[in-house]
Amino acid sequence: MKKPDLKVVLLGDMNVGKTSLLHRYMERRFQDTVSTIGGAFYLKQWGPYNISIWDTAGREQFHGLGSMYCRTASAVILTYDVSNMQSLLELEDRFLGLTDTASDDCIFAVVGNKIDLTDDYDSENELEGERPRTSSKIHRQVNLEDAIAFYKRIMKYKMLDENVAPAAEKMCFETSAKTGYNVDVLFEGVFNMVLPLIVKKKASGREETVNLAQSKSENSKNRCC
Ligand SMILES: Nc1nc2c(ncn2[C@@H]2O[C@H](COP(=O)(O)OP(=O)(O)OP(=O)(O)O)[C@@H](O)[C@H]2O)c(=O)[nH]1
Ligand SMILES: [Mg+2]
Repeated sequence: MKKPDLKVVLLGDMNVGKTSLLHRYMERRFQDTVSTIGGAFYLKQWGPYNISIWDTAGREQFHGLGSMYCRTASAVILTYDVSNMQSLLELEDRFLGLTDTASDDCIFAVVGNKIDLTDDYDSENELEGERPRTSSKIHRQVNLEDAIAFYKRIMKYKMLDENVAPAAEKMCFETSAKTGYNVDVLFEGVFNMVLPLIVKKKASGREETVNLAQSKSENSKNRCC
């Protein structure tokens, strides 16, 4: 198996739908899940590149593993449930700190899942995505504005210049793993944003191999004379 060129990590509280989002995107279906233990990854071929997408466990008992999964990550998808304000608050309280081990140029997406459950889903989005077949609707607890405000606090926490970092409006998504709404838009939007990072890494990687070759010949030059 070819070594992944980049790593994308899904973080978020238990039950927000991280595994379901990955199933929907990678296997094109919404299926029963069990609570994730530790972490698991999928490999996604994206153009000539390989991207590993890591699904992590939201349960408290696996919390410590999060920073390990985030190590060298180029993108972190911070996921909450739009019907559960606490799941957004957890992202800031419990998960954001785990991303300290990610790459310096890591990008962040904030994703509100389970939009199909909310009573405003149909009206706003009926022309896009598949319409849900849920009968009982609940009132959303988290608005997109709350996610945008949280994204801006991430930029502050990372000491990134808001004018340089990707705009909050571009990096906050509302999805439904159940209907598939916005799931491809999310993952492919993130892949396209990390692509330049792959090119940059490879270019710098190429310099290293050239340097190594040069230094070797220099060494042998040094050794022989
Ligand atoms: N209605 C609805 N239910 C969803 C959606 N996404 C996930 N679920 C349900 O929410 C529950 C939890 O989904 P998971 O994907 O296992 O959640 P998770 O974030 O991976 O949870 P952990 O692995 O414990 O961290 C399951 O019953 C899913 O079927 C969605 O978009 N809409
Ligand atoms: Mg899971």
